[in-house]
Amino acid sequence: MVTPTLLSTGNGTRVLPPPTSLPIEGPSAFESIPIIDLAEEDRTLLAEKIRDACLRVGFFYIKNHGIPPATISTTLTEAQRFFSLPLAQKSALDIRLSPSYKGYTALLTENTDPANSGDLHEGFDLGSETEQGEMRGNVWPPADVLPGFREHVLAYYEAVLQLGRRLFPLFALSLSLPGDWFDEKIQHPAAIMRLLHYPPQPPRPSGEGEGAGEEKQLGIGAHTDYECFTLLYQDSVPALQVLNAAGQWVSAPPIPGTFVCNLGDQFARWTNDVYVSTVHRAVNRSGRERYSLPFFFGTDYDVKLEAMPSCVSEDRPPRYEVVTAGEYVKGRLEETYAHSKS
Ligand SMILES: O=C(O)CCC(=O)C(=O)O
Ligand SMILES: [Fe+2]
Repeated sequence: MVTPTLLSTGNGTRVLPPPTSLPIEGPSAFESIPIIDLAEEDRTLLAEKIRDACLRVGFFYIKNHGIPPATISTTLTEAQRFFSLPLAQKSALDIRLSPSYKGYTALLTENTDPANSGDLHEGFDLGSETEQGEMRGNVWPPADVLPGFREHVLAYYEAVLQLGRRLFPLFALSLSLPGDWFDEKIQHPAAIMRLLHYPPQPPRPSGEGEGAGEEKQLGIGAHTDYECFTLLYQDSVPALQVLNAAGQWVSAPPIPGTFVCNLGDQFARWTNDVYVSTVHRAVNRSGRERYSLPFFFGTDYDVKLEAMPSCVSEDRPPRYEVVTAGEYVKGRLEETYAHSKS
């Protein structure tokens, strides 16, 4: 656990010392995922806890996030309704028909880990109705087929977008930057959300416990996320696993009322690898259908991914070539869908 000494600015505000002034040990052999309580009133303490989670784990649960339970449960119900539609109706919205990567992904179409043969989940992707420039272009099932779907899903999208906007200042403070450091970079945030459905996978053959050998079939293959951070809501079915530095898969089971927040590769770039974008996967061996709602929050697409000043030092020169957020995300999306387009 990193416990930096707080610096005083003289006017009563406390700021954290820059991360580069601390020994940066990188990802750790964590055995559980920390919980961050957004009701914590001391913002410096909150930022310090977030910093610790981001340095060691790259994942944390968020409680007291303020999103009404009904907004979440309605969206999970809409996900169930959508995925219960006949395949032909879902396929009419096939993501491969969309230049902006919006719409339906059938089972085994996506391949998150190139070492795999396809993921055992189906998904529905959407973005903002008003932002995102060239990546705009949602597709929807006809309103008479799923009345209320679009409205409910967009209400959830807006609620999680607001939560993401609340987190950026905390991330900035956790990196010894002014709380408004990201403000100009998230004017038109290119946030993408997904509805995901993981059918139950067959149980392991008897004699093979969890952790025995490698999983052959995955709900979603081992990967890191592309954006700054992901806010994931999972229903009550466990499946998410996070890879620690010792090479062990640590489970991140659902904790009622919480979101899981994990850092993506854009954040690793912003922070010059000071914060970790941790590999994770999902394996649904519960015997039940699982639904989850990941929301990927990035900066505006025209923003350059440049290492933050507090994360660069003589000993830690910039590690990445500078690209824009849009170039980066589009490159990663193309890779993910390449196998099913050929
Ligand atoms: O469904 C989950 O638990 C994880 C989803 C995920 O990792 C993703 O969509 O990037
Ligand atoms: Fe992910």
